[in-house]
Amino acid sequence: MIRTRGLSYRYAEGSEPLRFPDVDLRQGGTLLLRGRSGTGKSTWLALMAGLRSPAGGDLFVASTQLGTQRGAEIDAWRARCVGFLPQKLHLSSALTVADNLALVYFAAGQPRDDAAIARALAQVGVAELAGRRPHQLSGGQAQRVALARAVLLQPQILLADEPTASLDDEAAADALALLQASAAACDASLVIATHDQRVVQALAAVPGLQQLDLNA
Ligand SMILES: Nc1ncnc2c1ncn2[C@@H]1O[C@H](COP(=O)(O)OP(=O)(O)OP(=O)(O)O)[C@@H](O)[C@H]1O
Repeated sequence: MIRTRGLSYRYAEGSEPLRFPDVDLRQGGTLLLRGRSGTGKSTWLALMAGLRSPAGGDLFVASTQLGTQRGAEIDAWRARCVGFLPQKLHLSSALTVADNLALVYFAAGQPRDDAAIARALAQVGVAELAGRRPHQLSGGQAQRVALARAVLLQPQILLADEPTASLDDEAAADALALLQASAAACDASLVIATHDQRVVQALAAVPGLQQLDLNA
């Protein structure tokens, strides 16, 4: 779940804050986050992931009120509760695909589970790529690996930042379907930030779809 009230964020002391409309997203629900470039989509996602702290307002994510926790505490919470598919995938080039996923256990303070890593890769159709390094993957394969990493610990929230940018129509439809299936498999709430009309149209069919439009 996500619940925000009067949420704002300020990049620099004394600057005009970004202000965000209130949101109530139930567990398992889908939220479409819309807005032109620069309206604050990535900032809003970073707030939900506890990567940035609000300047004002109340923010509850996965039943936790965010904003007061310290570094290590928020890092462990994020590793357990939030799956994040960022625009830049941040796969470590020095590590194999499987080892990139294993970093999730390190961040969460949990023992590595190789069977779960293999299952997560299989779920997104890239089981055979476990031993490769990121530079040996196509863009679409790398995104699948990042999605497997995001859902490895069965997060309560799955956040995706422009997941179809630079994909052709067929790959975009596949990526969207995979995101939805991955969220459904762990009953996670799914948030997709996009200005891709293909995604907006495809998600229009989702029952109970919620929208947060930052253009307003
Ligand atoms: N590190 C930063 N320091 C100062 N201002 C920033 C910083 N990052 C973003 N901003 C500003 O905050 C606003 C929101 O940026 P944000 O990246 O969240 O928008 P966005 O909707 O995700 O854009 P895009 O679709 O282009 O990725 C913009 O005006 C941007 O210039």
